[in-house]
Amino acid sequence: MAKSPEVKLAVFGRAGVGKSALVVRFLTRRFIWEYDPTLESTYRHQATIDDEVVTMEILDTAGQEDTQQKESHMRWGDGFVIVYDITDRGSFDEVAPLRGLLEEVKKPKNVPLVLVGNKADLDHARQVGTEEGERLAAEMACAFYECSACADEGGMVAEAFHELCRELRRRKAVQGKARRRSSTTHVKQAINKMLTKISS
Ligand SMILES: Nc1nc2c(ncn2[C@@H]2O[C@H](COP(=O)(O)OP(=O)(O)OP(=O)(O)O)[C@@H](O)[C@H]2O)c(=O)[nH]1
Repeated sequence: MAKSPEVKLAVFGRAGVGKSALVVRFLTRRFIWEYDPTLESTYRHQATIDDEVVTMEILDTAGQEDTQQKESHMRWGDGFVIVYDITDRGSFDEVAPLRGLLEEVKKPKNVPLVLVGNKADLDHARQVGTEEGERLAAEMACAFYECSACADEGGMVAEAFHELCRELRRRKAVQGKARRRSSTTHVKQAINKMLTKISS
């Protein structure tokens, strides 16, 4: 049986936006109220996404980590979830700098990314409009999900992680095609060189 693709996903965002709660909701479909804010944790998880089994390693970073730790976690990851809290404009303002750091650390540009606006259950305390999240996601050319780790009726949390895995799969397919195209070109060039030698 073909080995399932393995992807490393890292979750970033300001302290308190709900990174741990989102990861636990995705892994266990449960919501747990309190976590150790200084704790970074890595989890392994398998999911079937569009009939393909995908093995994920998910890194739930601690919001308080310094830039050096962020950079090392960014080097580790293949795909990224950036989370903000819809009731905390400061956490939304931190998304663009986080993405900028990602682009600096991971060359080439346009890193596989999903933007999540969490705590949608707290609409009465909302500070960031849905359309602002949609606009920022369009600027970053990534998928956008407003959800709630606390009340995840529609399974949007899982959908956000699955869509990131789909994006990684799409990138891999494009890279594979490019590699095949370039190796075919090299073979053609070698054959032409050989035929030129024989005919001369
Ligand atoms: N109402 C509501 N509260 C949430 C939601 N997600 C997380 N919380 C609460 O927000 C607080 C922070 O959640 P965490 O998951 O610890 O946030 P974090 O981003 O991991 O925080 P750090 O570990 O400090 O980076 C906790 O009190 C959670 O119970 C949500 O969707 N709705």
